[in-house]
Amino acid sequence: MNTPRRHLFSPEGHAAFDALCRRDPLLAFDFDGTLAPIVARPEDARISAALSRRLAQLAARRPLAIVTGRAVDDVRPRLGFEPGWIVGNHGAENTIEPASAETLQALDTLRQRLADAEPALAAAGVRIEDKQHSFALHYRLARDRDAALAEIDARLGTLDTGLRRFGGKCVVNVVGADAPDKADAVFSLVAAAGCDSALFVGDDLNDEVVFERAPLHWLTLRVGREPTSQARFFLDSQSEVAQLLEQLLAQLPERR
Ligand SMILES: O=P(O)(O)OC[C@H]1O[C@H](O[C@H]2O[C@H](CO)[C@@H](O)[C@H](O)[C@H]2O)[C@H](O)[C@@H](O)[C@@H]1O
Repeated sequence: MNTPRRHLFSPEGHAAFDALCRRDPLLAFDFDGTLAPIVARPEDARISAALSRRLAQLAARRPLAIVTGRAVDDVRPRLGFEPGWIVGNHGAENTIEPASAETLQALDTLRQRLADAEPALAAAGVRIEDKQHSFALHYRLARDRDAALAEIDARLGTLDTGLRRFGGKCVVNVVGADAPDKADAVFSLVAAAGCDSALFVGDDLNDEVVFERAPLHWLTLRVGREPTSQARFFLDSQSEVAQLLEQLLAQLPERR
């Protein structure tokens, strides 16, 4: 059987959760698919009022960060509360490490190429999201997703060495090759917040770098049962994320 066994709400999961709560953790969350359900159009993604309220309560008591593939200015108004930190563009949009001149140049060159290719991509049902520090080429709404992906491959061709691509949920992402990723972001935030560990919750390929690099005393959770995930435990839905937040509020002491 290929189904992951490690659900957070299991005896092993409860033990790991209790151990985290005895430490001084940063609380870090991905946005799409973790706090907000996946929807057909990125601009329609929202988090529930209940989830937002719980996050606001937690953010008032603990260091809390949103670490997302979206641009910071895009995600902020969707949250309904102000977290301590927002890191955008898969880690690339942060206040610690500005993008290199080489990356900005490579992104500009690709921007021009994508503008030229836009009619062909649109005809294949691909939508270009330019997030300044990265591009997302969405094909969720394509009639034929395989054909859309083939069109993306053809149009991206061989990428400039200053860029790298990776997949996601019906999307191809392109970021600067030397840009920090989400794992770099969470490590930096743990240090900036003076924490000794982290809880990180995510649901997608761009979150796997955090799961892979997390030290054993961190708690990493993947929303959705992806058998190949390196997250320590799984949650099944946004309502289980809400349950997790309730438990954090009940168990985490106020920070001294
Ligand atoms: O790191 P995240 O916060 O999970 O952001 C990842 C990407 O999320 C968005 O795209 C995804 O969610 C959309 C809304 O549910 C969905 O329509 C799309 O198919 C998904 O790929 C966002 O648009 C991207 O910019 C983020 O990189």
